[in-house]
Amino acid sequence: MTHVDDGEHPPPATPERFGLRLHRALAEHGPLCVGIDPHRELLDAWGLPDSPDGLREFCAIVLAAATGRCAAVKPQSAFFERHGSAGVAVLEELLGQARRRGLLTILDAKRGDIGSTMQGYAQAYLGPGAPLSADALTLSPYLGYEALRPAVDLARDAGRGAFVLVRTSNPEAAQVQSVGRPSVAARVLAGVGHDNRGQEPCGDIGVVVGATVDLADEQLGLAEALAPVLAPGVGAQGADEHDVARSFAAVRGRVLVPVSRAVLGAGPAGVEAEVGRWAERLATALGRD
Ligand SMILES: O=C(O)c1cc(=O)[nH]c(=O)n1[C@@H]1O[C@H](COP(=O)(O)O)[C@@H](O)[C@H]1O
Repeated sequence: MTHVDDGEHPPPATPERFGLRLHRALAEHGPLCVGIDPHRELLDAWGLPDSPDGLREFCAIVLAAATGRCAAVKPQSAFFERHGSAGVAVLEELLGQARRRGLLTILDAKRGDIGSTMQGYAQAYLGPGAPLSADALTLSPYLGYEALRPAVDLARDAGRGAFVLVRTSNPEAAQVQSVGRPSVAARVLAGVGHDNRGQEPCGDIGVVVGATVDLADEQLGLAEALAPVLAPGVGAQGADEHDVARSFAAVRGRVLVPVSRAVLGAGPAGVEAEVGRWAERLATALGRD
């Protein structure tokens, strides 16, 4: 639709790129991203009911602990979907509240499909004004990187981003992702790098590369792809801040480290201090810019 400049209604401002917003948040707060994964045992350990009300209370405490102490939060959609539409409503509230508190939101739903269905997921999670819209969405490229095109394009038009699975933190990942020369992971990374061309210092399309992965074997050109890197696996999955510093030295300033169980395990009384401790540990290990 062509915009008619009538002097009263200015044209809609072009949204600032996600990569730039993320880069600024990382410079200000360091690499910690608090993972919001309210699984049943955790709610129980927090003394909360395994219900939408329990979720809501959990999210309120975690958001208060994260605000001003980290760059982003990453809610895991599965733990909200478990509770049906009432749980999804809590996720919707959480995304809005996090945004209003100045936290970037990365919705972890690992979507990936074809054509009009991928377009539907993109509109649901990245569309401006969509109830479940986040700043970025995790995407699974196993129907082909190009199948993600509707999400990549909508994210960029809307000032949002995506994190595409490249080499995940789980032990089974190598069965698929490390196969071939160049590997599947390297081919996905090449697609991301192509989409980030010219987007110095940080592209809008990120990659997921586990902090548990021995990158010496993987031959991934992370620095050239300009991709922000979501590096899970710290804490409960065995990696620590020194692994992150060693593996991602070449992309310092673009690394976001989601920590979920290791932070949330501190319980409602300890979570705020634990967020602060992990923020400090990671910022110190990776060095401040
Ligand atoms: O996309 C992710 O965040 C993700 C990718 C990956 O390679 N490994 C991984 O554990 N995750 C997510 O990170 C969360 C687990 O974080 P921890 O509790 O810190 O281990 C879950 O929500 C996982 O889905």
